[in-house]
Amino acid sequence: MEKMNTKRRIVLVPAPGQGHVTPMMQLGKLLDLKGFSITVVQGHFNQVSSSSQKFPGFQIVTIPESLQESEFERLGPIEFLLKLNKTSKASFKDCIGHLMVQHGNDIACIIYDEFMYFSEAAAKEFKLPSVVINTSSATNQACRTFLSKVNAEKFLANMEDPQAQDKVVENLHPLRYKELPVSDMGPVERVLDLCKDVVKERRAFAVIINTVSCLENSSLAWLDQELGIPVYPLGPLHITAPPPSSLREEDMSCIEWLNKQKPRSVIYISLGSVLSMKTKEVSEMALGLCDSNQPFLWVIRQGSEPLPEEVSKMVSEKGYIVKWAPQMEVLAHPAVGGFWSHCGWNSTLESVTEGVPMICRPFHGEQKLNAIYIESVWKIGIQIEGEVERGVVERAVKRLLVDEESASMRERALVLKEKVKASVRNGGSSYNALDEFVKYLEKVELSS
Ligand SMILES: O=c1ccn([C@@H]2O[C@H](COP(=O)(O)OP(=O)(O)O[C@H]3O[C@H](CO)[C@@H](O)[C@H](O)[C@H]3O)[C@@H](O)[C@H]2O)c(=O)[nH]1
Repeated sequence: MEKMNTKRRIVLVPAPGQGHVTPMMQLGKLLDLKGFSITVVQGHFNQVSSSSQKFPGFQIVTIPESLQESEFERLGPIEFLLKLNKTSKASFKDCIGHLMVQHGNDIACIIYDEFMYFSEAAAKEFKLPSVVINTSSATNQACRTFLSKVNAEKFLANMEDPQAQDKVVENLHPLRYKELPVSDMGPVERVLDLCKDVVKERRAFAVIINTVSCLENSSLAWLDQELGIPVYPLGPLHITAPPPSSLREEDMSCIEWLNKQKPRSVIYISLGSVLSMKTKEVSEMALGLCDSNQPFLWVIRQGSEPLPEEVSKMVSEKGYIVKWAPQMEVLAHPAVGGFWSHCGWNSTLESVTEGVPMICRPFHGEQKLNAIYIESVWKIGIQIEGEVERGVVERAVKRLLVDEESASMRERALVLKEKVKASVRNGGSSYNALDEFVKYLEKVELSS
């Protein structure tokens, strides 16, 4: 690696949750390979230290948490984030102060998850460049930027008007107003407050997005124009660097079970690291899955509501249940033919990268955006809307794995897979974006 005279340490600030920690650590690995030293700042309930073996050489420091983990349950995600950002500024400034002393001021930049915008106060105080990473899609970032500018009163009034709701959002085709990611996470006013805070507090020099230009070309072009700072689509980060240790223990026995199944016959079901379903919906799903006669591998996380006994018995006869799966290995397994997903962005990228078509059952606004892209833009999946009921589940599984249309969906998924894999190879769009980002860091650092 060439020796440079510029500052080479980068401080990373991930947000809590596997879906946020994973891409941040992978970005760290990429920058490590480019010759930077990495410091990760974690909170107590955002422990990444279990990953230290996979990321040798990373310095991991813990700041005192200004909020207890139990507050997340009590406040809900939106209020939690708004409060966390108000209460974490001082401890993070202290932390950066110590790091500056420890590393002889050798810090090139702070890269923070867009929800950890308290980081800006320290960046400003110590005159350090900052860069934001968005771990969800470019389309979601575009929506948030759009929402940060709307008049809350007018927007709320429009939400009552079906005609206004059906209109396509200017320059964000195919999204309609009713699909903007504002619902389900908390009162709309507070979601808008968070969007405004995220954008208002931001003084970053650049934005990194865990996406690929072939997946979201138009949203990326929109962001380029709107943000007025460089936007770097570096994804999918999970194929450019190894995953950090899972925050939960992976049950590897499911791979042995998959080894015994026919090629492309299994439907894999996972709702990510945060969501839980109600018992009624899970029971209907279980019945529909059993009726479909396709084998299934189902992640039911610890702490989920228990299934009624007779359903549980049937499920364990026809499928395989784990508390946490090695998801990337599962999706790459030849026996897996489809993925029933909540459409978290990481799961979406992981499925696209393996060419696995999806059944989309999104919960939150941002997941709904991903579902729209999967179903209507890339056309590699189907969405289940409304009540989950056993007949609907059975039909969806058959459409995805058995019916005629499954072949064309799979074909499109395989074409997309190749494009995405090419993007991280020498000369591909994400490969080039990373090179540009590194050059940019060196330039910004020299001029700051
Ligand atoms: O049994 C499992 C289940 C999940 N995973 C991994 O956990 C991650 C889950 O990430 P994601 O699919 O993005 O879901 P969430 O954990 O729900 O992620 C949150 O963060 C994402 C990125 O910002 C958002 O897109 C989501 O809506 C939000 O809920 C993925 O890397 C999976 O591979 C496993 O390894 N094993």
